[in-house]
Amino acid sequence: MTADPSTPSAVLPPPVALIGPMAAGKSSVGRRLAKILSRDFVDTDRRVTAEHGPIPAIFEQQGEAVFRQLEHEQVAKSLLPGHIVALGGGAVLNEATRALLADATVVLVTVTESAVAARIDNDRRPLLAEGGVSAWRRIAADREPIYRQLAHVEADTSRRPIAHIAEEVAAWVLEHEHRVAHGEPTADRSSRID
Ligand SMILES: Nc1ncnc2c1ncn2[C@@H]1O[C@H](COP(=O)(O)OP(=O)(O)OP(=O)(O)O)[C@@H](O)[C@H]1O
Ligand SMILES: O=C(O)C1=C[C@@H](O)[C@@H](O)[C@H](O)C1
Ligand SMILES: [Mg+2]
Repeated sequence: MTADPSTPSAVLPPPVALIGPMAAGKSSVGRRLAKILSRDFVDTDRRVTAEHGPIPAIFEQQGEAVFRQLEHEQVAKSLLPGHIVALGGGAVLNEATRALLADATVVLVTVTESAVAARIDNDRRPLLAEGGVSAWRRIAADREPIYRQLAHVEADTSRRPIAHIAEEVAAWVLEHEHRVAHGEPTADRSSRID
């Protein structure tokens, strides 16, 4: 039987989405993961910025709700079979975005509070502009149940270089896709890489 070239998505794996708190390493791990797996990479924060300008200006001039809608539009355009997509930290707050993630392999990228402190010094993220690490802690804790509900696996970036973490996530993704493709049971949602 020959493959039908008009339905390429039939042979491509589901999109891989990276979610998680601000500065956890979604973009860094995602970019590396895409290289390892030879897949296309999209960073939705970058797409929003490219189309609508800097994120702090969107928050300031139009408010968070408008940003969430613009972000959702970029997630919807990016979550395609065969793609690796790093979402913004708060993208999962949007119900329509959460619904899209039901068809993706979802990697929760995490970081400890002590490791994140150095990463959010002089931060450009509008939600951390005032409160620094304590704002990060509060926002991460508020969102944690949503992240956990959506994730198939968690990868923590606090202790090891991105390259190592991305290699392990890549191996996990290939194994997961193999199981799904063969109708085998997948690992439970508390799988962890760190
Ligand atoms: N394992 C790691 N070791 C050291 N630094 C790291 C590690 N992972 C990420 N970083 C650094 O942390 C910073 C934030 O990473 P990154 O931008 O990938 O996070 P993010 O989750 O995409 O954040 P955002 O909320 O902006 O989308 C970057 O400067 C990155 O180089
Ligand atoms: O966690 C958040 O709410 C955000 C995270 C960043 O990735 C950006 O999407 C923006 O700064 C908002
Ligand atoms: Mg990012």
